Amino acid sequence: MAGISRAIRACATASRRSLAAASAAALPKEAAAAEVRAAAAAGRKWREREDGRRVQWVFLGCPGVGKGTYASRLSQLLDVPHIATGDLVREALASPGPFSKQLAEIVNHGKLVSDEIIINLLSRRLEEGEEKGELGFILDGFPRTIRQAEILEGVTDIDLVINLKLREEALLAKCLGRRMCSQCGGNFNVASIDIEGENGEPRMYMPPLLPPPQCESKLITRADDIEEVVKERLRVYHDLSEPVEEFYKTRGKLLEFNLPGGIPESWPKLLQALNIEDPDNERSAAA
Ligand SMILES: Nc1ncnc2c1ncn2[C@@H]1O[C@H](COP(=O)(O)OP(=O)(O)O)[C@@H](O)[C@H]1O
Repeated sequence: MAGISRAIRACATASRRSLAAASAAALPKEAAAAEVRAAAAAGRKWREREDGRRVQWVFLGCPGVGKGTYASRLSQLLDVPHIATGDLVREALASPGPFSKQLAEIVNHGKLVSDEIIINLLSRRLEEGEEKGELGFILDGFPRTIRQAEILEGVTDIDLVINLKLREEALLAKCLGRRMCSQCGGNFNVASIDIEGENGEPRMYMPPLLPPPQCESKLITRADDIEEVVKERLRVYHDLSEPVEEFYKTRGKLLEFNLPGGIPESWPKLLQALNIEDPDNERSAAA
């Protein structure tokens, strides 16, 4: 993994030549999908690669779909860091100064920050990881534009891109129900989602993920999780980030996963789709 951070930075500032070269490596769509299926069917052991490097995965999906939750669980299981660019942005927002004011203006209106800013934040995070000896990663929230995807593709090998999908009706409620404990940093969700089955789709029930009593009085809501801003983020996702799904589909890296419900129902099915055995499946599904 050494050098990815520097390469990303260099690539972002350099001309777009290497980006075009990366796009030329696209596979035909059908071969691509078959390849992802074959990798999963072969029961590939994600933890063990001959070169010692660990997984380099990406999570895609609309705001509220649960990328953070599942990426974080998988990162623990696969022993790689979960790197969420949204968290990097929020850390930058929390530090005083004109830069954070400029960021807040963008983020709190549901817009994307510039590719340059996000690449700077991500390169810095990857550099720190390289110094600590990190051997892989699960990215969450990056890439979010075709340009970001081209830059990433030009500098390293992404093994797999998991595209989480959830019924549109549930997304807004999930974002509005999101809470974080200001003390321990735990993530919770107070929304109870119960969508009637219709048009051949089954009923969908997602129970709330409530905080333990010691966190109850310390819950905070993200400034960008208000209805107007969430709707704008969903719109921006459809416009700028959905094309990234297609980008990876044509390269044979996209695994689509429709979340069937809440964590207890979805987590074991996701592991199954990825051919990963959870040594402690029952306990972690209920947590
Ligand atoms: N890759 C990225 N490119 C541009 N902006 C980003 C990126 N990742 C995060 N951000 C900014 O941080 C905000 C929060 O990101 P995130 O926590 O991933 O939110 P979401 O719940 O919408 O997926 C985004 O709305 C955007 O302003």
